[in-house]
Amino acid sequence: MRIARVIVDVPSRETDRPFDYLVPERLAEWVETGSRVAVPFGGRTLQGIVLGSAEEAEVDRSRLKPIADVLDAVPPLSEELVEIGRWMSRRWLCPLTVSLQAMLPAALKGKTEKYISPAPDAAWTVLERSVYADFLHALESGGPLKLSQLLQQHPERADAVKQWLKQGKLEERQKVEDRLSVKTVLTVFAPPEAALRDALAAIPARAAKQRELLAYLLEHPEPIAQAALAEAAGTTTAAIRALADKGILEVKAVTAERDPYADRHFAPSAPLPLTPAQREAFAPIAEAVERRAHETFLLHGVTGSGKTEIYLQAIDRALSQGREAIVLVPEIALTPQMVERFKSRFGARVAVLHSRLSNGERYDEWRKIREGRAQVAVGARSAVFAPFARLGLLIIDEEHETTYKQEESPKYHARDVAVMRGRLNGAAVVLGSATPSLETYGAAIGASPGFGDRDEAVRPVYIPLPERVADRPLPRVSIIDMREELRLGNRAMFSRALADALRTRLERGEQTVLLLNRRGYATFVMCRSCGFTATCPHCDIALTYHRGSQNLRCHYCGYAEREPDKCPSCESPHIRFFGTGTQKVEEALAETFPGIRVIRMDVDTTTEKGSHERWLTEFRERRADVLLGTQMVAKGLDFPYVTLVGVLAADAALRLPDFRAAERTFQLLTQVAGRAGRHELPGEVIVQTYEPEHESIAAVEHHDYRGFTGRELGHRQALGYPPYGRLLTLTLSHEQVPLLLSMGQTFATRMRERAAAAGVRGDDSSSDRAAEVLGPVPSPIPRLKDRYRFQCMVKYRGDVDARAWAAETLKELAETAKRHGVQMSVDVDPQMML
Ligand SMILES: Nc1ncnc2c1ncn2[C@@H]1O[C@H](COP(=O)(O)OP(=O)(O)OP(=O)(O)O)[C@@H](O)[C@H]1O
Ligand SMILES: [Zn+2]
Repeated sequence: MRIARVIVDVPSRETDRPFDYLVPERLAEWVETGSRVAVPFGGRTLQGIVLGSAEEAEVDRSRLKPIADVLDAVPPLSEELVEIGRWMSRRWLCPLTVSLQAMLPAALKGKTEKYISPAPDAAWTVLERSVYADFLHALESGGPLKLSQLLQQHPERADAVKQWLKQGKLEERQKVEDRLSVKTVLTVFAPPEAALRDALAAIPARAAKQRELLAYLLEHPEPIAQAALAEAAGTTTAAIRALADKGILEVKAVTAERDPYADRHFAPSAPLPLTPAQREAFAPIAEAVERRAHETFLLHGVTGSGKTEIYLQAIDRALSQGREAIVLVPEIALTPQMVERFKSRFGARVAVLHSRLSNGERYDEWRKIREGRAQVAVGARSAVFAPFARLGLLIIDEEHETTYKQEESPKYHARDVAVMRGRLNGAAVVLGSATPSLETYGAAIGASPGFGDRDEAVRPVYIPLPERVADRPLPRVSIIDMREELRLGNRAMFSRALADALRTRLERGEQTVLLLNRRGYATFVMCRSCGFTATCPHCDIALTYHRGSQNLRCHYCGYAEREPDKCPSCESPHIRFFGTGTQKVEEALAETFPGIRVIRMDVDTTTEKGSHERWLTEFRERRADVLLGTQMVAKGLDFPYVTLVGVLAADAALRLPDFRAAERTFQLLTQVAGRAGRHELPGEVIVQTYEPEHESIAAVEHHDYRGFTGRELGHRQALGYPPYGRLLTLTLSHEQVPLLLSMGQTFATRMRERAAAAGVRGDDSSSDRAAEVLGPVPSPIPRLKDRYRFQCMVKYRGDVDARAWAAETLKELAETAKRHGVQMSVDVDPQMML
């Protein structure tokens, strides 16, 4: 019997190694690398992934247990993805099962279910029988009962069930079950044409509906959903039923593929003739795709320069070679236009993957890819794991976006994963942006070290695209100093310039996008008498005021309390809501411009599935004058009548304690400015700020990416921040502070010892062999859900392998952490410092 190496789904550092299992003969042909299996583990049955097989076991063969079951007909992970998983675990220091599970669609994250059934020879007392009666029948007639369901229906039976299990009167069996729900659709099957004609002749004229139906089926004989048929033939389901009862038609429940875009029509689009600039940018990418060579490109094209058309044509190249492509977009729900452009060009060959789909829909889209029925995957971050077998091209649009870094374990960056998949597949990788991240840009122009891992640093080929298509100018940008407005007596939310510009747009029937930069500018509550601010009692962060429900809510844990009418601290009635929420802006717009039609897009108006898309369609159809929103209106929109972009509170995020605050501000402003004047009508941008002289804001006026970036790279280099130095943070959390401090100190001490042992300097951050260990200090969010949080940060340079030290140190601390219930979470190359 063969032996399989299995990684069991227990996400802890202690069990983070493969375990050997016997492969029973009956399963032999199904167990491959990447198979999902159910295995016995520590008295339970758990899901695992097969990493490979071996002839000889690492322990005594007689002690091995057999694999209980194989869970899929086709292994959900290819050998390549298993390889990617191993690499991710080394790269971001996480257990292997965590990396592997991240690649599976949620529907395949099997859960262990317990079933109970009566032991065949159990002797029941009369009393037990009476207690047992209500599920005895179910057990004896219907086989095993799901324990979780039973306890949900009869919680009062929990103790009895436990006892009978102990006594052996009930038997327990475990099974790994997927969270799949299969959808079926009633489908009508017509008989062959001759039989259909005979039937039609036999139906009396007064049964007009039935006759129409058969006539329709003569024209359209393919199987069709009952509801769709009734609608298409202009009849009723009753008529269909009647014909089915006569045995003329067959109506069967058929497993349906859930297509989230089934009810959408995408007008086909043909490739546009590329402009000379586009052609020049396209050539090296197409050439790499044709050579089947792995190469990474940075396509740095200003907003509206036609990057998307280049992506489309590059994909076309890959497809014509029988290869496949992945396109990542920051957040698909926010960029329905992107999906539309890919669907229009490639139709049913496109699978779409994102978090707004139901588990079932996502699973079906994923299967289209795994089974070779789709060749293009468009999706958010995790679509980088699309299980293609012949990958030829990977594209990351808006490559600078923070959403490409996952904030939970595995804390991977999709950009690095894309490059690694490109390497393993001989595929081209295109990183596109109007505002590339400093990591990518610095590496591409040779100003900073390559991004990615230390020993596999990436230097993309730099492809600039500095002009918009068809000689359209970039919009004119004006920076408005709001302090000046105040001095001139304007206390309104809108500067005179913005108000005038808005009015002109209303007169001309043109449209405006208004961005309220709300990050770090939450609507918090403050007492103007004593300075009290309302914070969450569990998380130490400010509560946010929600006008709809009139309560204060914590965005981290969901805690809510009623809106106060006086200060809880000093009882003053002068407690008020600070900050400008989108709702307030909406009210101000209505006051200033009576009759104005505003669409507001923020977390409150977009919780419903498909809501983004509806709002954007409404706006595109010019049923509104203004699209007002938070960050979500800044990306990817391409509307011909938008000629004005206004930014309120441009500087709101500048003071956040994050060294990337300036970079993020510049990117956001440049992106939103790029929504204006993308078609025939020229665009204008008005940026309101209290800090007009700040580099990140001033540079937007002249679309000066290069100037801003040059200066910012200088600051980063001086301080040893990425892309020059690297960071690694460890966050520890527990209910008690002293324990956290002592564990944090141990971590810091061990790390310093390891640095010293490696001959690395800990003081001089300008040296190429330097590593600095900072902390432990309270985290930026010092308490979350009643747990205190402390962090250590390691800043290191060049060829210093601080990650390996961290891995060793974490292993040493694992036992203590487990004993005391301290959570340790490590982030390699963190993107968010908050
Ligand atoms: N070769 C071309 N000929 C004519 N029009 C084009 C061509 N390429 C692109 N366009 C049009 O120019 C506009 C901008 O192009 P596109 O949206 O691809 O730019 P982008 O660089 O992806 O923009 P952004 O980064 O700002 O989202 C679109 O309306 C697009 O249809
Ligand atoms: Zn909270």
